[in-house]
Amino acid sequence: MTNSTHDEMIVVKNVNHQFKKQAEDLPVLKNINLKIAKNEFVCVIGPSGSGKSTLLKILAGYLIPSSGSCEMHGKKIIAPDVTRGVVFQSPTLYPWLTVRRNIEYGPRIRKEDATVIREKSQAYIEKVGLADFEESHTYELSGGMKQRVALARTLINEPELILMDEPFSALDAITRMSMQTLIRNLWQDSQQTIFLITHDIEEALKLGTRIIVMSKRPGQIEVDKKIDFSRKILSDPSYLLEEDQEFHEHKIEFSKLLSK
Ligand SMILES: Nc1ncnc2c1ncn2[C@@H]1O[C@H](COP(=O)(O)OP(=O)(O)OP(=O)(O)O)[C@@H](O)[C@H]1O
Repeated sequence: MTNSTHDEMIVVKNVNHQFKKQAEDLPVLKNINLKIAKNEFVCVIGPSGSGKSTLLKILAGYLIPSSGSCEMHGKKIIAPDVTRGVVFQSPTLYPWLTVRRNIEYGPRIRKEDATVIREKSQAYIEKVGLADFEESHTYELSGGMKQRVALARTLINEPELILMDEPFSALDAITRMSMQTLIRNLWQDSQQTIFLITHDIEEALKLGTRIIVMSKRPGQIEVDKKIDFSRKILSDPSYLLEEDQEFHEHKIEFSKLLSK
């Protein structure tokens, strides 16, 4: 039986999670209830140790919650699969493979048609701005370019949900801004659904259609708010968020919550 409707891609119900720590239970997530619809861009912020990555790993299928359930299109998530792509802070690329081969890795493993793989990899290489670097090895690339490869490697699998764990936090400010623009455009162009963890309130405000704030461990959902600054930026690339009163009010509100 399924309780989810067509627009509820993800349904997390009464999820609790604890890890074992020296024979004791360490409660990490408490009573998480969450629904994510197609094309939402959910940004998650919260104190360190509030269980954000644990929640992402449960959504990815890397971890099974201690209690409660997590479903995608009404089907329990019990293992990772290609419908959910994960991008981590430090991309784990294969240094012995070229950019193109790194990106083609998933479809090649699945033995998809070679011509289709080549067409898709070329399209994603261009989308993430890596044209002319496809035959480079990943050790020759900057941090931002490596993260572009990681993103293309995820996108080529055409996941329905992209899970990103602080994907830009190791990048310098300028590279980070260009990666934010890239992900915002990809989200809009491909009607993607994204769940992104960040420590940066501004990043969450600039990208998300919704912000979730986790409380201190054991993490609970403290605030779940819809926002729309990303759409404002998309409809007017010269839009200056810094001059938007509402943006500042949200920034203060979330800063206060995180410094509690
Ligand atoms: N595999 C594990 N075994 C034991 N404890 C773990 C494990 N993974 C995470 N923890 C603990 O669970 C808590 C939550 O970790 P998690 O990484 O989910 O938090 P987070 O909110 O993502 O933190 P940060 O913002 O610092 O990345 C932390 O106290 C962490 O030490």
